[in-house]
Amino acid sequence: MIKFENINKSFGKLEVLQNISLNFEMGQSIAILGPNGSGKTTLIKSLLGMVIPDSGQILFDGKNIKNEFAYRSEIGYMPQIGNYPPNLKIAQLIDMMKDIRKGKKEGIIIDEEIIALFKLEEMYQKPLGTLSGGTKQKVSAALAFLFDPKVLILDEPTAGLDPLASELLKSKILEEKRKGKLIIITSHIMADLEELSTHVVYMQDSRLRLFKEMEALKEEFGEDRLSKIIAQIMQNSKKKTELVK
Ligand SMILES: Nc1ncnc2c1ncn2[C@@H]1O[C@H](COP(=O)(O)OP(=O)(O)OP(=O)(O)O)[C@@H](O)[C@H]1O
Repeated sequence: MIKFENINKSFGKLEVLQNISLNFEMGQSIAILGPNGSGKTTLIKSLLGMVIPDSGQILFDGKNIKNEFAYRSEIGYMPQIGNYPPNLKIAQLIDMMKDIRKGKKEGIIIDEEIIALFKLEEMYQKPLGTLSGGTKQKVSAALAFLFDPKVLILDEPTAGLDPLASELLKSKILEEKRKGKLIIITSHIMADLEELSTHVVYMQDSRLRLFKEMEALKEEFGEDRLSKIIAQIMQNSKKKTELVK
């Protein structure tokens, strides 16, 4: 469904993605993890066309995404930090998104479950610039799920949410997973990833270090907790790097 083929990306002299190849299928729920600055967000942004790789290609449903836009309507994206026009009210933003979509396609499905779960209607008349970080996250989540996309890309979805909101969002993600959607999540909260994911991608120093099914990973390490497995992988990579030095 989504294929990264030998993706390379540098910002100036900094190599952020080095020869990344990955293949994701519908029904999978992919946890992308790795230390700060390892290239996770850049990988996601390259899939969304927000970052253009220097070389390699990305296929969505078998089609190269280069210079393509239509595929993006199949993706719901929740960014790490939502940047919205500060004077726009929540209601106006949501109506605007609906209007843009309606103009493009007949019979689209609108999923407002998140809006209801987070009781966003009560805050509909608040300008986006005045919202707390967590409420902005809730708006971002509402937009990501709004058009019932078949692929969901969630960049640190629960960061900044209170425990109740975090649980509500996770149950929604699990509901979408059960429908057979492809879900891609980055997070530093291992317990969340363990709960939500079927596969693990581990990146370090701009490279893909591991792509494995969660269960296979647990079996290989003889360990049930993802946090312990990742700590071991990080330690091993560090030792290897020190040996090279
Ligand atoms: N537009 C840009 N211009 C220059 N450097 C960038 C740009 N975007 C990202 N970088 C750099 O690329 C590296 C990878 O960043 P990225 O945001 O992909 O990491 P990440 O794995 O998502 O990190 P985190 O866990 O902190 O969110 C970082 O060193 C970052 O400073």
